[in-house]
Formats: sequence, C-alpha cells, structure tokens
Amino acid sequence: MRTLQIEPLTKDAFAPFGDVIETAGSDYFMINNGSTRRYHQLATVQTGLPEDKAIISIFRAQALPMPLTVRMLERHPLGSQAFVPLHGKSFLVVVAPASDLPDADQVRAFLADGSQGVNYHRGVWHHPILALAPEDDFLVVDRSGAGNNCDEHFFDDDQAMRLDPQQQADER
Ligand SMILES: NC(=O)N[C@@H](O)C(=O)O
Ligand code: NI
Repeated sequence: MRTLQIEPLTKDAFAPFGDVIETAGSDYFMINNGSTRRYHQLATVQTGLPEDKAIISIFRAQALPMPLTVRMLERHPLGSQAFVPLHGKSFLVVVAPASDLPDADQVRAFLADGSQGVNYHRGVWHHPILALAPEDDFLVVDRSGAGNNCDEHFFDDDQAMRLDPQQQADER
C-alpha cells in the first residue's frame, strides 16, 4: 500500500487543486484609516448555476484515527469549498486533480499549519475534512443550490493509500 508523503502546504504546490488562504506571502492593502490590512480576495467562491448561493457554515470535526487508510475521495462538481481552521490548529489535506475519476497515482497529501486554510476548486477530488486535533472547528464557505453537488469515489483495495502523520514526524 502506498504511503502518502505529507507535503508542506504552499500556494505553488497546491495551485493544481485550489487556493491557500493565508496571510504569509499574500498581498494586502491598508484600510480603516491605516489600522487594518486587507488581504484581499485570497480565493473566490465558485458556483455552478445562476441561482446558486455561496454559504458560510462551521464544521466541528472529530479526528479520524491515524494512520488512516484512504479508501475514498469526494468532489463538488458545482462549486468550490473552503475550509479555514478557527482555532489555529493544523490539519491534513488529501487531494487529487479534477477529473472524471480520481487517479490514485495523483493523490497528494498536505499539512496545513493552522494559519492556513484551503479552497478546493470546483470538481477537485478531496478527502472529507481531516482534523488532527481530537475536535476542531472550521469555517466553511461553499455552494448551496439545486442538484447533486457531492460525488464520492471509492478506490479498489489495491489502490487504497496509507496516511500516517506520526510516521512521517518520526522520520524527521
Ligand atoms: N459533506 C460535506 O459537506 N463535507 C465534505 O464536503 C468535506 O469536504 O468535508
Ligand atoms: Ni468536500
């Protein structure tokens, strides 16, 4: 079983999958009479149909036991989906490029460092939120509207992948 190499989350590395929502390395301009930096449009909300809405939710996620066998990914064909951690804790991101079916060989894993959020672009395959803290809260901005906006794909057993943050930490 392939063990996913967990990569640091950077704008460039994540570009094929979406946006990294962070202040580090991001442009800003001053507002509010010079008292506030506006890190403007770090990501955009993609929707699919004219009457769609962009909505804001909070996900309170329980950590899954690690190491995890990654057997499935999902995608949202009609809109983007952004996750921003609310308590500054790191979390894991597992993604594959948008396509009809996810290619197991193109699945990649990233560690978001707690100061970073992600915005999955429309149709990008991803694992449901992977909190590392026992429980964590995420602000979620995604699309609401008619039709199916969540496709799941389950890999064959021989294509499942191992995700083991502790092993990688031990190897450092
Ligand atoms: N189902 C749902 O709203 N959550 C997933 O889309 C996810 O990416 O966690
Ligand atoms: Ni999702």
